[in-house]
Amino acid sequence: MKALHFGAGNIGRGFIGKLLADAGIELVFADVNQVVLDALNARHEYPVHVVGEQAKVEIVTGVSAVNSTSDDIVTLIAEVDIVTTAVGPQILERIAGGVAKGLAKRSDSGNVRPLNIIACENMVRGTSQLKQHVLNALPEQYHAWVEAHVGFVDSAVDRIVPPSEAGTTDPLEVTVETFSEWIVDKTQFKGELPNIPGMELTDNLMAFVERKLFTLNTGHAITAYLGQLAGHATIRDAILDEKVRAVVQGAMQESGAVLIKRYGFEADKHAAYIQKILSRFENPYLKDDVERVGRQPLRKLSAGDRLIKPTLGTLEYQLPHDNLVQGIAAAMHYRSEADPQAQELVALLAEKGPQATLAEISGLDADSEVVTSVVSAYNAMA
Ligand SMILES: NC(=O)c1ccc[n+]([C@@H]2O[C@H](COP(=O)([O-])OP(=O)(O)OC[C@H]3O[C@@H](n4cnc5c(N)ncnc54)[C@H](O)[C@@H]3O)[C@@H](O)[C@H]2O)c1
Ligand SMILES: O=P(O)(O)OC[C@@H](O)[C@@H](O)[C@H](O)[C@H](O)CO
Repeated sequence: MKALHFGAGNIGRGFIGKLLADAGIELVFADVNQVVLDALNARHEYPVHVVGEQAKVEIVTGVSAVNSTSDDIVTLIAEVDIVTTAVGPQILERIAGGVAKGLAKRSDSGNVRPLNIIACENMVRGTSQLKQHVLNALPEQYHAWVEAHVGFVDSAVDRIVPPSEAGTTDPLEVTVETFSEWIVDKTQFKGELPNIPGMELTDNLMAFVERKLFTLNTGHAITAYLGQLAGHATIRDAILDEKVRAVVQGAMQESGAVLIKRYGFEADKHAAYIQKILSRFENPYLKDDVERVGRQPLRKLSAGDRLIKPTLGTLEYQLPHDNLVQGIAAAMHYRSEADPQAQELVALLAEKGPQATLAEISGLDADSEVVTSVVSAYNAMA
C-alpha cells in the first residue's frame, strides 16, 4: 500500500504520517517547506518524542517527500491508495488543483483501484469541503469516474502536537502527547476498509467530530485567549490559573450540554471527557504556546467553528452560555504580531468597533442579545 500525505508539519509528522508509516504503508510527504523536504529526502526517517510519565523516542522510517506545488503530486495521486492531509483548513483549496490533475491522470491511465482521501484538519467534514474544491477544479467529464472510484472520507483527529522545543536543531524532530485519536467515517470509503492500527472506524462521525471540536478545541481556544489576557505564555500556565480554568471548564460544560442534547451522550461520560481534556492541557511535558493555540482568530470566530457554533447550540436549546460569551470576548482581544488574522482583527475593531466586527466575522445578528453580551464582556476585559 502507498500513501501521499500533504503537510509534513506537527500533526503530519507527529501523528497521521507516523500511523501510516508504522502500519507498513510506503509514505511520501508533500509539503512546501524546503528545509523539511530536504531533510526527509536525505534521512528518510525522523524521531517522534512521545512525552508522558514514560517518555520514549520512536523513529519513523521509510519516508520520503515531494514539493506539493510540483508535478510529482500528479504522478503520485495517479498511483497511491490513500491520500491524507494535515495542512490547515485554509490550505485545502490550494492543494485541490494538484489533486484534481492527479485524479484526471489516474482516470486517463485506467487505474481503477480504489483511492481514499482523508483530510485530517480541525474542521467539520473537512474532506467533504476538499472534495468540493477538487470537483470545482476538475473537468466535468471526470466527475462520474471520481464518484465511482474515489472515497472522500471525513475524519476527526485529536493529538496535541506543539512545535518542537526551541533549541532543537533538527527540523524533523517532533514532540507529541501520549493520547491520540483518529476517527474516520467508514461509510465513505471505496473498496475494502483499511486496517491501520490507530485509525478507528465509525458510522456516526458527526458525533465524534463535534464532540472533539466543540469540547477540546473550544476549551483550548478559550484557555489561549484568556491566558494571553492574563499574561500567560503557555497553555499549561493558563489552565493552572484558577480564574482561567473556571471559565474554560464552564464553557466546555455549556458546549457539552448542547452535545448531550444533540447526540445523546451520557452526561457522566462527557464530564469525564472534559476532565481528561483539562489534564491534557496541564501536561507538564509539553510546552504549547498560547499563540499556537490561539492562531487564526478569524477562523476560530467563524460561524461553524469552536466558539460560535456551540453558542448557537445553546441558543437553539435555550441553555446557558455565559462562559462561552467570555471566551468569544477574549478571542476578540487576541493579539499576535506574527498572525495576519490577528492583525486583520485589530484593523476591523479599529474601523468598525466590536459589535459590527463580531457580527461580520461570526455571522451573528449585530442586534442580538448574545452579541450585546459579548460586547459588554469585551469592554469589561479592556
Ligand atoms: N498540532 C496539533 O495539535 C493538531 C491536532 C489536531 C489537528 N490539527 C490540525 O492539523 C492541521 C495542521 O496543523 P499543524 O499543527 O500540523 O500545523 P503545521 O503548521 O505544523 O503544519 C502544516 C504543514 O502544512 C504545510 N503546508 C502549507 N501549505 C502547504 C501546501 N500548499 N501543500 C502542502 N503542505 C503545505 C506547512 O509547510 C506545514 O509543514 C490543522 O488543520 C490543525 O488544526 C493539529
Ligand atoms: O489547530 P487549530 O488552530 O485549529 O487549533 C489549535 C489547537 O487547539 C489544536 O491544534 C489542538 O492542539 C488539537 O486539535 C488537538 O487535537
